[in-house]
Order: sequence, then structure tokens, then C-alpha cells
Amino acid sequence: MSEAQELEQLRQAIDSIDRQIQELINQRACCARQVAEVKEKYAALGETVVFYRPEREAQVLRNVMARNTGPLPNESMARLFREIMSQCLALEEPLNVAFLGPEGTFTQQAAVKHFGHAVCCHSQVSIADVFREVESGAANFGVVPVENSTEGVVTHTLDSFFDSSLQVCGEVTLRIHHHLMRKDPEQPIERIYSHAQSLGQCRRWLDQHYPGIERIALSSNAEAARRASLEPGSAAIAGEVAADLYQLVVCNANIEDRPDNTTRFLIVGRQATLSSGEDKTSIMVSSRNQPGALYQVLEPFHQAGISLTRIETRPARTGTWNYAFFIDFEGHCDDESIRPVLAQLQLVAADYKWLGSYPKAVL
Ligand SMILES: O=C(O)C(=O)C[C@]1(C(=O)O)C=C[C@@H](O)C=C1
Repeated sequence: MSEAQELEQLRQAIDSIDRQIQELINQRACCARQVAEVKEKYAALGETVVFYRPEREAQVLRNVMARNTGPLPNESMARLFREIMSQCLALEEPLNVAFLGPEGTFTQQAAVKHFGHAVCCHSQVSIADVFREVESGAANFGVVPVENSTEGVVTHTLDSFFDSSLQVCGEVTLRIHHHLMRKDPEQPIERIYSHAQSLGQCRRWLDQHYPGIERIALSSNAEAARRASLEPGSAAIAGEVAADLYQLVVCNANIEDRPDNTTRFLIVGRQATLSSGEDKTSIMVSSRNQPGALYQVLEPFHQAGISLTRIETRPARTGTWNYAFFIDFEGHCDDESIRPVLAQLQLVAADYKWLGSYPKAVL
């Protein structure tokens, strides 16, 4: 057989498989439509029907990864199913998602990674605006950064929970790669723009390569890229999406000081999420101002053998030198093992707020 004949044979096989895949995807979409009808049928009169089910989506993606035999890697396969589910959900209900903008931010990438491409993403200028959009019902969900593995907590996000009724209904992590980008690489660099967090994540690289050059913190990396696209003597540190969006040349790729640089984002919404089997819970507690108070807050976790994934301190709103602790731990508030712990916490804490139970990030 010639090369052309061999290719022709294999391509016919691919065409036939594609037809079957397409047929099956449409069958799946029909099922999703029926699921929507069932949800509508059983919703109480006047009750908002909840189409988006994060716990089920997490289970579907985990199942895909668990049964995958390759040659496609688990994560690539799960990403394909992420998109299929995103399109299926759009048939049930098109979702509006508010994210910390502008266009081209890592938060936008996180939103797409979590919900897939079939949602409508709406850029917001601040974290407070993301919360407001969701609280008012203008958006179904919001996506905000909460912590970075190099630079630590995003305080604005944590503080937004003090006065908000929104719940955490999901988390998503994104490996962050920073690039130095320019409009015209021939021009000498006079200043470098980026978000303060990103300047911090590339501090050592900048000290080594551009020690005397002014670093200017802006509201976002995408804004930094936009400015660099307008000013010939400027460079920006941002991600690939921003470079594409503002047609900048990447002069130095992956300049983050730590190769495992990762940001965690929260999905906030107005609905509680059921248990997916592998969940996390976020709470906010403040301890009484007395000896052993923090110990009392942590003791129930220790007794129940529950692993804390994060603890963060923020000044509380209740008075000077009072503190609130933001605690994330493994488990769902409905789990048998978690319920008594939360009950105990409410007894010992001066203030207690449950922020949400949600599936652990799958992708
Ligand atoms: O199982 C459901 O509740 C569905 O609506 C179906 C489906 C899916 O496509 O698998 C779609 C949207 C939901 O967020 C979860 C899953």
C-alpha cells in the first residue's frame, strides 16, 4: 500500500468514529434537556430551578479520569468532557459568570477552566463588583482569586465575605506562567507594568535581569499589557492570553520565580452545593479575646482528625486588634464527621460564618 492509501484507510476509520462520537454527544445533550425538564417539574411553585450542579459535574469529571485508559492523558480527556458538559448545561440554562477583569486576566482563564466555553463571561473592574453582580442576580456566579502559592492571600476576596451573603460553590486552581512582553522589542525598556502580585511572583528574575528599571503596579496584568501596547518604552508582565489580546511579543517566557506558581480561585454563588464525595468547606470564625481561644477553635478539628487545608488571619470588623480566621478544611458540612465539629465551633467561637461546602478542584 502507498502512503496515500494507508492514510485514506485510517482517515475513513476516523470519519466513522467521529460520526459515532457526534451522534453520542447529541444523545447526551438530549438527556441533559430531559434532566432540565425533570428539575423544572419537581421545583416548588415560585422556586428558582437550579440547573447548574457543581457536585455532579465534579463526579462526572472524576469518573472520566478514573476510567481513562489512554493514550490521551486523564486531564486532556477530562477537559474534553468539561466542554461537552458546558454545552449541555447551556441547553438547560445559559449561565452568566462575572469575573475579575479586564478581558485577558488569569481570572477569566480560571472561569473558562471551571465552567467551559459555553458560559457568558462578564468582566468586572473589582472584586467588590464581582460580588455585587452575583448578589444582585445580574450574574449567576462569580470568579475571584483567593490565594497564590508564591505571594499568599488575596485579602480583598476574603474581606468581601464579611458583608456578603454569597457562598463558595467551587474552587479552581491555575498554574500561572508569567511572560515579559513588549510592543517593540528593539526599544530600550524604561518601565515594567504588572499587577503587584505578579511583580512579587517575578521579583528575583526582575532583580537579576532588570535591576534598575522602574516597576509599576497596575490593577491587572491585562491592563499592564494594554499599557505596554500603547507605550514603546514599556514592557508588561502578563500571561499568554493578554499577549495575544494586545498583540505583544513575548521576549522572555515563564519568568516566575517558582516553577510551581499556582493561583487558587473561588466560585461564588447564591446556592448551596450538595456533597460530591470529595469536598472542602470554608468557614470564618473569630475567637474570644482570652487565653487558649484559638486552641479552642482548632481543637474540634484535631479531635475529629480533620485536615485543615488553610488558615488565614484577617483583622475583624468587630473592633481594633480583633481577628477573624478564615479556615478551609476537607469534608462537606453535611458529612457525618463534619457536622459535630461545626456544632462545637459555634459554641466556642465568638463569631462563626459558614462560607460554603464545595467539590475539591478536579482539573
Ligand atoms: O446531572 C445534571 O443535573 C445535569 O444537568 C446534567 C449535566 C451534564 O451535562 O452532565 C449538566 C449540567 C449540570 O451542571 C450537571 C450535569
